[in-house]
Amino acid sequence: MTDGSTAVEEGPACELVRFDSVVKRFRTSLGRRQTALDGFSMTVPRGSVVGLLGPNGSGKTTALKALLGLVRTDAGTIQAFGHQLPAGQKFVAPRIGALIEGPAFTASLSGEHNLRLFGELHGVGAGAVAEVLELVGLTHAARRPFSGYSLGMKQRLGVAGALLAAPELLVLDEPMNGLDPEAVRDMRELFTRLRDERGMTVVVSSHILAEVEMVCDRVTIVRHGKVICDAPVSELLDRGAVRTVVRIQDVSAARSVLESAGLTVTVAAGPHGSELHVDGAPGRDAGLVKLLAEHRLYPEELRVRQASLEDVYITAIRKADAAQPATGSAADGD
Ligand SMILES: Nc1ncnc2c1ncn2[C@@H]1O[C@H](COP(=O)(O)OP(=O)(O)OP(=O)(O)O)[C@@H](O)[C@H]1O
Repeated sequence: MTDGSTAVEEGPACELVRFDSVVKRFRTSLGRRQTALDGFSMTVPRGSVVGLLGPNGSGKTTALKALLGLVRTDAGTIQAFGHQLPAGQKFVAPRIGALIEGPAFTASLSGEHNLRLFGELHGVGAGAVAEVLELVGLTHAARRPFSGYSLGMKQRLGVAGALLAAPELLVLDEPMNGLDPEAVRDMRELFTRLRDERGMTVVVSSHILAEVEMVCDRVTIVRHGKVICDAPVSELLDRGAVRTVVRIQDVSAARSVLESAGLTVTVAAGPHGSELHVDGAPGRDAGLVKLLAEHRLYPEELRVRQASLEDVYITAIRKADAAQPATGSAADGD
């Protein structure tokens, strides 16, 4: 490649983005150092929808901003489209559409007018505006002022803005935040269409795990700036295998018995009140019953169900917490 950026060898054909051991430290207003990314490594395969998951403050937005050249990293490498960043940012930027921390539009102008202004910055005209409005399902509201849009419509207009320059990679920070279930479903269907009909790659940070499970091909789970899981969703769900659901009178006593035995237990609402979800493989059930019976606890029902992405996520976070207890949000002090 002769584009002038450094280290421009193409990565594997299927890999669009690679973060390798990236470190980012902020200095807070109180003068403390805050490690937002702490050896963050992640890959984004071309033509996939990738979910970036993690608790609040775990570093998701910082990672996305680093990819977009909005924050300067302290160590590690980021490659996108075969270019090393930040040197190759100018080659990469036109290929990425992004929506980070909400859309910035003028309230009094219509959705269409806002996009036209936005389009002028990117050198695209009315045709492209009409096309993206159609893509996000806002053609009917194109002439209405932005101030009258629902939250879902505002988010979709933001995504339309990110799509204006026909990017190959779409980067969205919590685009489903605050949306009602129908708007969330519309957003999910949009991602699927963009991937399937346009071959686009989408990276989306989200806390809505059920949606991520439905739409994402791959997830990266980050905790305290470190990636604790980076794998295809299908693999994670297979690996998560099954959970045993225990219905029992004394939920809290049963929970402490099972947790004392080293099992990962979650309390969840079931059709007959609270129940316990226990990580584990089938065949363990007899062991569970025996363990509980030793403490005079007798389940009313025991059933096995497939683990969800939420189960996998909670287990991964708990394992990471057990291995390395939280130290606040990786604040280093001085
Ligand atoms: N500009 C900044 N100055 C100081 N600290 C920052 C700055 N930006 C982020 N941080 C800190 O870095 C850590 C990671 O923040 P980040 O916004 O990347 O997390 P997140 O995973 O996106 O969180 P959320 O899910 O709440 O959006 C947090 O502790 C945050 O307070």
